[in-house]
Amino acid sequence: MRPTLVLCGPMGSGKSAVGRRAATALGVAIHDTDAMIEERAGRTIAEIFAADGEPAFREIERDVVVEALGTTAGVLALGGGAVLHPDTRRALAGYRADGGVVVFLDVSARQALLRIGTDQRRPMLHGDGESPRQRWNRIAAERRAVYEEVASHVVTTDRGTPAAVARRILALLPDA
Ligand SMILES: Nc1ncnc2c1ncn2[C@@H]1O[C@H](COP(=O)(O)OP(=O)(O)OP(=O)(O)O)[C@@H](O)[C@H]1O
Ligand SMILES: O=C(O)C1=C[C@@H](O)[C@@H](O)[C@H](O)C1
Ligand SMILES: [Mg+2]
Repeated sequence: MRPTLVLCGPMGSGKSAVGRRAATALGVAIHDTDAMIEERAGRTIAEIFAADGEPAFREIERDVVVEALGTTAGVLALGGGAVLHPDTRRALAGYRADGGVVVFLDVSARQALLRIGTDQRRPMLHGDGESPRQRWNRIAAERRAVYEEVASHVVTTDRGTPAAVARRILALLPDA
């Protein structure tokens, strides 16, 4: 079993929101790896970061994402930093080699920050010495090449509702 579609991209690009609309339109399930991690850990992502730190979170995330790529159908929305783990990148390359579709949802800093603001549920946005805007910009710049490497398609989400962005993505799928 494998997902019909995998979404990656930075915080606020719309992976969860667009993923839900795409899944509804296709009549399939949506799986969001952030929600799967919280369910497995019995804690929120913010709680995991606060208690155990980012490296511990990335290990749980690697386990959940690699497993989900082999065991779920439907749409799989990844956490923003899931592509950082080399095991996850290898699993995504295997999924694509097998015909899977990975879409990088690109977004401008301006739109992303308008959407997510200073949301406390996103621990990567908060840290010493940098504003959420500075952190978002730095992280997005650091990750851009990795998103491009893992993706088969890039879709910009600045314009259009989540449903409209979902329709653009569905047009990329084989047999759509
Ligand atoms: N195309 C869009 N137009 C307007 N609002 C949007 C769009 N896409 C997403 N949003 C809104 O922006 C917010 C963030 O979107 P979402 O949670 O889907 O981002 P994400 O990529 O999953 O972020 P994270 O990596 O933090 O999980 C949500 O409130 C969502 O409804
Ligand atoms: O971009 C990131 O590193 C993150 C994005 C979210 O989806 C969550 O996975 C978590 O808040 C970390
Ligand atoms: Mg999300």
